[in-house]
Amino acid sequence: MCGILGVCLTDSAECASPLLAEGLTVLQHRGQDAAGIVTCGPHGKLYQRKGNGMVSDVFRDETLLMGLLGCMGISHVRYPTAGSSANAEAQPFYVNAPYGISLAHNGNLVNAPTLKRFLDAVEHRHINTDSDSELLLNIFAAALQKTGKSRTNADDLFTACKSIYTQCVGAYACVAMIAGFGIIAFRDPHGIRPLVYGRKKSRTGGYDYAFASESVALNFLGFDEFWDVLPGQAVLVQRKNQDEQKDPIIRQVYPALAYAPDIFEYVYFARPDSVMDGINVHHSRLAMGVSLGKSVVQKLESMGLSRDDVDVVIPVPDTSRNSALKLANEFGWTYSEGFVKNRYIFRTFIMREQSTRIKSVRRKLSPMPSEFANKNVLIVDDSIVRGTTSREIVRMAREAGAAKVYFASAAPPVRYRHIYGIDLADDRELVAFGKSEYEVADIIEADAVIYQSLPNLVEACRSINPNIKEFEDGVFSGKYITEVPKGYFGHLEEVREFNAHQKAIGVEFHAPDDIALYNYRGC
Ligand SMILES: O=P(O)(O)OC[C@H]1O[C@H](OP(=O)(O)OP(=O)(O)O)[C@H](O)[C@@H]1O
Ligand SMILES: NC(=O)CC[C@H](N)C(=O)O
Ligand SMILES: [Mg+2]
Repeated sequence: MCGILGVCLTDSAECASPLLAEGLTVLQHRGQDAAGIVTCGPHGKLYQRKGNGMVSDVFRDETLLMGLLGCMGISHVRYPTAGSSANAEAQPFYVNAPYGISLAHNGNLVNAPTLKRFLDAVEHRHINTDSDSELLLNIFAAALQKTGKSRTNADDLFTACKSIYTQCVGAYACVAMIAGFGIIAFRDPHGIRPLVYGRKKSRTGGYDYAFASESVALNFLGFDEFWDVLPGQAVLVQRKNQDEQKDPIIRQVYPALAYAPDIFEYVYFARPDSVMDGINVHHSRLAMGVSLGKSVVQKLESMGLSRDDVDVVIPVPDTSRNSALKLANEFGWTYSEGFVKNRYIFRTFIMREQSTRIKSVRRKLSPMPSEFANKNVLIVDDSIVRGTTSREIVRMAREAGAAKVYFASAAPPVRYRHIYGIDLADDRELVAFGKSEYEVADIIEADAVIYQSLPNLVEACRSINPNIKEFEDGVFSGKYITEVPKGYFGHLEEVREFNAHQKAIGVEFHAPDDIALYNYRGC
């Protein structure tokens, strides 16, 4: 899951890069592999810096931002889905023709092989990486190129945008910057991936605009009014002349299909202080805690036990905290932050290597024996995916002296691949793949596992905004909201094997640490 941002300031004397970098740090939880910023300065000149690493690695000091000139720009944090994690796939991507376009994408296209063939055979476009985002950008650029005009305009941009909707299948929330002209942001026809835009009064009058994957980034940057970009909608913010900005143009470029945001955003990905599609993420997690609590009580009863057989509820920090606290309060259980989190270890689920993930769980979380010794503990996590965290957690709880360890998940069993932006390409990696809850309990060595049901999860989110009738929930149901071309899963496997081979022979990750247009490396 990546994070994207776009900023267009009215005052051409102002610099967008500090906002783009600050905003990325707020979206860091969405991608820890790569970060990048492209800005547009005087005379439409672009400045770029991107590469593998956290935001604080790629933009180590302020001097690296000072070279990114201009009052307009876009930025990205990457959690790779397609392709590899090579530096060359760090975003934003850039094409010089037509008009100089940079693009940042959150999501994943499931018809990437078809698009690649089309761009090669029909449009004669050179694709330099295995990234689906580069394909999406080139589909847009090829459509714009067809206008044959030396300068673009709003209508042409919306028309070119439509060709993305007609050709690309999958999930996409994007910001694209056209040098010297403006930023266009758009979201796939189901609204699978999130995207908001906001405005704030500029110092010189008029409004500054920004786009972001999550509202928390806009709040942080002072963009206090914000709206969702709706499914199939594109929003264009144009710079006209210096110090003059037009109102944004909002256009339904493609008919909205079933509005179905990815439910995994509410379960795990998004920050709790974000609001997505009218759903306050924190509130949705509280509601998940209440319904999970009911399932726990039922499970205890089915085991011939009662509520009193649980001594303490312990969350797995960070994401499950909101649900766990609510669950404990609602059902009268003692709540304890029995695991202390090392704040210098980042999200483990989105790390690339399984061996790193396992090591990181132990480094990240340490149990306080006083909270576990001789107690029956109910550990609450937001989800059990590969089981990496849960198995280690259960072992740590027992090492700390727990008598019984029950494990509750605020999400249903993850049994299917995630194909819209989360790196879950192989269902054999999923601990619940083809397994019952009893088998999962055995594998993670818990005395019992209690899952949230899918209807209850959906209801928890809908209780916050009933207008969202459907969610993309393929990881739980195996039913995906878009068509999935035949052979796509085979393609994913080939890409994975190829990347593993490249890595084994030491080809991957050896690109220089920076691949800038102007090769800006700071001092
Ligand atoms: O079953 P697994 O494959 O281990 O994946 C599930 C775990 O991974 C995530 O935690 P993560 O450490 O990534 O992030 P968090 O600190 O936001 O909870 C998630 O919150 C679960 O704890
Ligand atoms: N997680 C994402 O949104 C990734 C975007 C894009 N598919 C990439 O691999 O870079
Ligand atoms: Mg976690």
